[in-house]
Amino acid sequence: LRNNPRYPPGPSGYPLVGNIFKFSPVGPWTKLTEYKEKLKTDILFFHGLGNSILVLNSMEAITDLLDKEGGISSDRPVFTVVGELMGLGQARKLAHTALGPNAVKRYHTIQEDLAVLLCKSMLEKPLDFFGHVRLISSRIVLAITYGLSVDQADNEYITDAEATMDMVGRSTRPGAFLCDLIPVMKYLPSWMPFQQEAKKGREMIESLVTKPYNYALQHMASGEHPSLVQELWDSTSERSLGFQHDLKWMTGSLYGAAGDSNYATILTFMMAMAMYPEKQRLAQAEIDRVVGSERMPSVSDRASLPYVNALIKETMRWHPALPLGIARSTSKDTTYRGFLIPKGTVVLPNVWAIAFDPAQSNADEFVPERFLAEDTAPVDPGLWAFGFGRRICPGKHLAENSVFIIISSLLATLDISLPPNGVVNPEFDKDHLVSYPHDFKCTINARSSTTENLVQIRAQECKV
Ligand code: HEM
Repeated sequence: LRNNPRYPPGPSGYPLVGNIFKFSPVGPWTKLTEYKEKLKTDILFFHGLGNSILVLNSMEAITDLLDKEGGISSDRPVFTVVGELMGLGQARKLAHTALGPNAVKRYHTIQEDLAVLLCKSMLEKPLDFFGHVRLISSRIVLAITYGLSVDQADNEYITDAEATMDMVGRSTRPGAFLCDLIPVMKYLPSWMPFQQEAKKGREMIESLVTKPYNYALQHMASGEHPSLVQELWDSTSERSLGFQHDLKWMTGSLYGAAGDSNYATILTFMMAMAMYPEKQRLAQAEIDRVVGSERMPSVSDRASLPYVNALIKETMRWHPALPLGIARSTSKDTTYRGFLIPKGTVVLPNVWAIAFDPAQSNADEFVPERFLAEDTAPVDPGLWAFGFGRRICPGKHLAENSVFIIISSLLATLDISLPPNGVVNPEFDKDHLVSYPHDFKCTINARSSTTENLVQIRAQECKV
């Protein structure tokens, strides 16, 4: 097969350079979804100059290659800049155990407290809602991972992380790795700044993972700031340099990976609420019925709020935070449906194609009810938004609880509506790995004086 390869289908290319340049580096997910219809195939192959990319455009192809064939498709491409941050290395198992479905129960209170503080900030400074969402997304993971309590969006832990993750997001977006992949490009003069950026990027990442880790180590003795770092440190007496290195980078990866997708999901929810007030009212009515107005929602209400859950699924479907997941690469040659997939192929699960399956009517509209329809419900984003197989997101359970408690607390206490000019344009970033809403405005008010009082009183009880 190698001598006479039959590659999976893809757009037509040119002699020598193949079709790799047909892979658009900016916001490629919609184009890749169009190819699915145009070429009538759910697997697309791009190749040229010794490199190859395989795009998986259906749940079936994704499950076959990233789950069942996980033994050969669970590497990540080597990102020149990001290196170790995109993987958990030896410590992956540790991360999955530490953040498993039962283990995350002990974080409910932190998540509930931080959701209340978010509502309070929204009421006090509604115009700064982007900053508030940014702050809570970082706060949850900093508190849990490092026992670090920060209360300002301009705290250095948050601003450093933002600058670093902006760089990481650009360096790992689909297409950015073309310059990693096509070695000759690195020698072209236009790539020179990239080389300098790579060095600076590595320094930023080193500092991102080291600073909060050292904080956690320094505060362990006092016992006042329990953290994941401390728990894993205490779990063994064999603390070799290798163990310490893995622990530092594993927790750093959690810190790096956690904030952006949460940020994107909550902002997408707020945008949808401003645009679809009637859906907001239905979710609020359910919360009023089930939770009442005497208390804030808690994580344990999750199973009793079917409409709110459908609304969260629709948020994740309407605009997936990671439209192309996080790239994988194959560790050896393999065949799929009779086609050769060469070793080192970058594999991209295009979950956008699942979210926008043509079988769904009005896929551009925000309709939570589609997830309540028994026969025609789309595939649950819980099955595709967090990745697949052995590289599935270790933060999934924590993240699902965070997203639930933030969204239900906001719904319970605030009305989100259109800005004074009456317009929200649903526009999203296409230039990073995580795709979040572009700057937009909305109006935020307390639902009533009762909900306002509830937030103020409950905020005084917060221990974070
Ligand atoms: C709404 C929130 C989130 C979404 C949508 C999300 C989604 C994803 C996806 C799609 C992947 C790639 C999985 C694959 O290759 O199959 C991933 C990986 C990862 N996520 Fe998340 N994630 C979220 C929140 C979090 C949180 C809260 C944490 C940490 C506490 C986290 C930590 C990680 C790490 C460390 C990886 C890399 C795993 C590996 O390479 O083995 N994520 N996430």
